[in-house]
Amino acid sequence: MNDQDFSQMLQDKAAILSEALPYMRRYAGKTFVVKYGGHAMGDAQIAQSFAQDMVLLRQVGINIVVVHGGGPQIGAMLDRLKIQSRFVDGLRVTDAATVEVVEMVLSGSINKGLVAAISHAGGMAVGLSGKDGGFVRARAVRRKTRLPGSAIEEVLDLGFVGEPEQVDGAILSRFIASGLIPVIAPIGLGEKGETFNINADTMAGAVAQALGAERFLLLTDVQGILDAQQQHIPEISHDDARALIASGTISGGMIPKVETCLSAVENGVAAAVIMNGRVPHASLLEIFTERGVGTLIRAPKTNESRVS
Ligand SMILES: Nc1ncnc2c1ncn2[C@@H]1O[C@H](COP(=O)(O)OP(=O)(O)O)[C@@H](O)[C@H]1O
Ligand SMILES: CC(=O)N[C@@H](CCC(=O)OP(=O)(O)O)C(=O)O
Repeated sequence: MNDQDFSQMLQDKAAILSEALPYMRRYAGKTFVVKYGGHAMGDAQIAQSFAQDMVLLRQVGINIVVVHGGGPQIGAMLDRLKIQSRFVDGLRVTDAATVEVVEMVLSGSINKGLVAAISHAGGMAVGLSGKDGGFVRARAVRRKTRLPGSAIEEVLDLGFVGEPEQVDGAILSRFIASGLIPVIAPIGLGEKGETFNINADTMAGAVAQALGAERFLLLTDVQGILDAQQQHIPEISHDDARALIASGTISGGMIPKVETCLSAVENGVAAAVIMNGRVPHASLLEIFTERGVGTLIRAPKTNESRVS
């Protein structure tokens, strides 16, 4: 590198630093829960940029907790093993054979892969599922459905699909205090020692609530919430989000995501952001720039904005 290139590089770095510095100061010591969805994982380069972002955020003093998904990866493994699976309301109906595969993929390959990526990027991560230290106690999800043309309600058996009943944030706080980044697989422990498969958005929302997180970031494969004209919405009110669900503009997997965000910000989380995790360094762009990149959902009655 010649002197001119070196000087340009220093100027570029100084410019980035001066833009990011107010946010670093603002968020130092605060807790961010980052949900890393299976669709956001993309290729090895994106996974590496995600890990680098988590390490950098930790290094500037932000407490990072990662909760990952892995829906597409579970689907691929079930296909290889010729086990059929289906979804009800975005939840994978999970029998005994399926829950074995779910745990293997989530707690085994994805969890350890992320821990290794963070370690490779220079950070220290510890991989956990809700079973470790029994920190996520779960119960079976019950869903009711009305038979067509009838008033009779039927309870659907989703098998080992769980929802968090109790999350012990103190265990996570101990890891955070030791400088570690907890990386959590969405598996819960039942009362009788059963393994429960928990939707990763739901798990991440429960963890964000238990920690009273400053930010809850949900990394997926779209820019954020899109309106009826497929335009990106930078920030949305609770009423508008509910109206878009009612009108069907928000559909499929985006419904539980938005509902999880609304519930999190109504229960102690300062703000949630749905964003595209496939953009390199998406988390840094969201946190350290004035515009941000995703769709922001704030807690009711706060004046907080992305701008410090
Ligand atoms: N209004 C909307 N805005 C953005 N995405 C939407 C909307 N409605 C439905 N979606 C769908 O939701 C998907 C994200 O949910 P999902 O596939 O469950 O994500 P993940 O696997 O990351 O949890 C998007 O890829 C998109 O197809
Ligand atoms: C009950 C249920 O549906 N669990 C999910 C858990 C993984 C997940 O939620 O992963 P994403 O965030 O990548 O979608 C599943 O089995 O696919």
